[in-house]
Amino acid sequence: MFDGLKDKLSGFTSDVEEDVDEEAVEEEPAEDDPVAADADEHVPEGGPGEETVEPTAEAVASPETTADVDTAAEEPPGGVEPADSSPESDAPAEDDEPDESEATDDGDSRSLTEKAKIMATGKTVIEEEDLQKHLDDLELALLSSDVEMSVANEILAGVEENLTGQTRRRLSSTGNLVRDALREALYDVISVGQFDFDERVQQADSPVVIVFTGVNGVGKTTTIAKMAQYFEDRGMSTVLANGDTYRAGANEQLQKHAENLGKKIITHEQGSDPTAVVYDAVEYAKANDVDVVLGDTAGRLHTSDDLMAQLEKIDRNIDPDMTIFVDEAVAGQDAVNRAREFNDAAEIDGAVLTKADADPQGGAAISVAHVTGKPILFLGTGQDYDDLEPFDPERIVDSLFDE
Ligand SMILES: Nc1nc2c(ncn2[C@@H]2O[C@H](COP(=O)(O)OP(=O)(O)OP(=O)(O)O)[C@@H](O)[C@H]2O)c(=O)[nH]1
Repeated sequence: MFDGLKDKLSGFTSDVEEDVDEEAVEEEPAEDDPVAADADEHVPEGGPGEETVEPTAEAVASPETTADVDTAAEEPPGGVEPADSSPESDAPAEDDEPDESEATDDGDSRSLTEKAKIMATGKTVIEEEDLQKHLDDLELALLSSDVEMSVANEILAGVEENLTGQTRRRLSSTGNLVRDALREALYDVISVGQFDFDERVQQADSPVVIVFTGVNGVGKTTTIAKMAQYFEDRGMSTVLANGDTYRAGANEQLQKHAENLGKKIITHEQGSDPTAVVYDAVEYAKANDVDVVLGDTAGRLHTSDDLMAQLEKIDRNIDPDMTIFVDEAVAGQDAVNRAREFNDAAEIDGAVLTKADADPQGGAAISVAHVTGKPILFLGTGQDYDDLEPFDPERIVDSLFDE
């Protein structure tokens, strides 16, 4: 999932790392610099340990922890001045001595002396001009992965803000610094509007009514069936309602899933009022103690006015607890545009992206929340009923940086 994007992000971090580290080597101190000499002496056989400052889940999730990490970057422990403000302070403190047990395994081919000098000088600062060409490459990479333009710009601004003028943390590799900055920028755009779906369902009065909207052909019907399975797994009963009375064959399609799952389905004949179908399903749920009503609606109608009229009527008469937009991750930019259109026409509460398992790009997964202001709640990850994963921004960002 999203392997193409993952490769591009990894290309960005290694390109920046390579450039900045090269500069650090070029800026190495003069031969007789006592600091560098000192650093050379401290290099053990196993190489300098690079204490990586991998962001924990909390660090990515929480601005406070992130701030701590940044502060740590500027004020090394022990009250030592920032690395570039005083040459003396660059010398590794006694307890900063590289430790063989922490030997890096980053596959870096530079000599140990070079690495030590980079660490000892602590000079490397990622300046805006150094970054710019890499940011241009990153922008291209994001756009070619179908990340929406405004979202790509937001990510670039985040990375730039997080990196520009950063002093190299003496014991952290540039790669980690860049990865952290990118992770944080990505997390910020994809976590927009997140709420706890299960909690919202628990807090709603029974029966909980969830209406699904989105164009035909994207896996909306399958997603409704997967949601029935999701609730079943959590001990909650469901009734399905086919409010897509517009499309021939829609009843049969949902009926088949209902049979497979042993669920009750409410249908009316083609052309009838979708609100009436969902209303009947709610009545059925009340009479039979069913926990959740899952209502399909017609996909794209003739105009967005029709769409809005349909959903407004359901809203007025039934007041669903959630309206969820469904589209396919593989549609990339088209899915992002449709999410925006549907949200403009009739406000959604969140989105499900299907076929994420078949999407190497990840552009829709990264863009939809930021563009609509509503969270992605689930990803469809296959054709089986249990191929539905709650969307966890932290996990998604982590997976984009898995080695
Ligand atoms: N690989 C994969 N296939 C999926 C996923 N979700 C749905 N599909 C497949 O996509 C095809 C279309 O799904 P349906 O739910 O029938 O979609 P549809 O007929 O377009 O239905 P509507 O969207 O309701 O109009 C089916 O073969 C599904 O099995 C998913 O998350 N991953």
